[in-house]
Amino acid sequence: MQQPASLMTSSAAQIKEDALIRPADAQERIARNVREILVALGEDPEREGLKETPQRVAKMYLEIFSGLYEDPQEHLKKQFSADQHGGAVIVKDIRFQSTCEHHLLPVYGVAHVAYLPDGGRLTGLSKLARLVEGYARRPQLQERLTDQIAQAIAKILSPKAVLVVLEGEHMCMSLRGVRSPGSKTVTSAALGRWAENLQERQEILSLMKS
Ligand SMILES: Nc1nc2c(ncn2[C@@H]2O[C@H](COP(=O)(O)OP(=O)(O)OP(=O)(O)O)[C@@H](O)[C@H]2O)c(=O)[nH]1
Ligand SMILES: [Zn+2]
Repeated sequence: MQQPASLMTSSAAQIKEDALIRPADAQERIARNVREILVALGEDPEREGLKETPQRVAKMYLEIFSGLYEDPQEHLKKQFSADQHGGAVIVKDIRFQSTCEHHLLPVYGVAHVAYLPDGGRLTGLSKLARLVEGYARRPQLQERLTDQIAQAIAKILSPKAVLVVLEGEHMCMSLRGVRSPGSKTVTSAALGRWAENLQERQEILSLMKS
């Protein structure tokens, strides 16, 4: 495949893929600081309802940010060939939950992921959903999440083309700030042939919407 070109960012920087090593005391440090937030709010962190909250929140953060400690590309490395299948593979409506890195509030949405295999090299369909999840479970920007998914497929499967479309609802726009519930943010990244060939890209987009 030729040098990929992104729809969204023509100079998409190489995204760092290394998984972090989780600090051994991560849960304790988070819990300590959540307790401090409760105190700063004027709450009594010792009252019954709040007593276990710092530990609960710490465990929750480690769960929703578990993608920081894995390399999601690994999922795509399990591959097989498929008797000369020459058409596109599209997995649409992959539900994802992420966290906006500006406010640490949830982002809910769906991802539509498509690629055009080269020489029949395929990965399992569930691996595409695992890829989305691995990158979603981090403090994220929707644009970065979109690019990371597309670039991982391009790098590991070497397909002829990739198209990723994400639709997300950001709680930081619904619950606070501008308070615009229901608004959706749509981002896309097209690589390889679908970055150049608008007609083919349009066909894949309509299959994603069908
Ligand atoms: N481009 C982009 N922006 C995001 C994403 N998630 C949250 N934001 C935006 O990040 C921006 C942060 O803006 P700031 O002005 O620094 O923060 P703020 O005062 O809390 O902004 P408001 O949300 O407008 O109240 C907001 O406009 C959010 O809507 C994302 O995934 N991509
Ligand atoms: Zn936000």
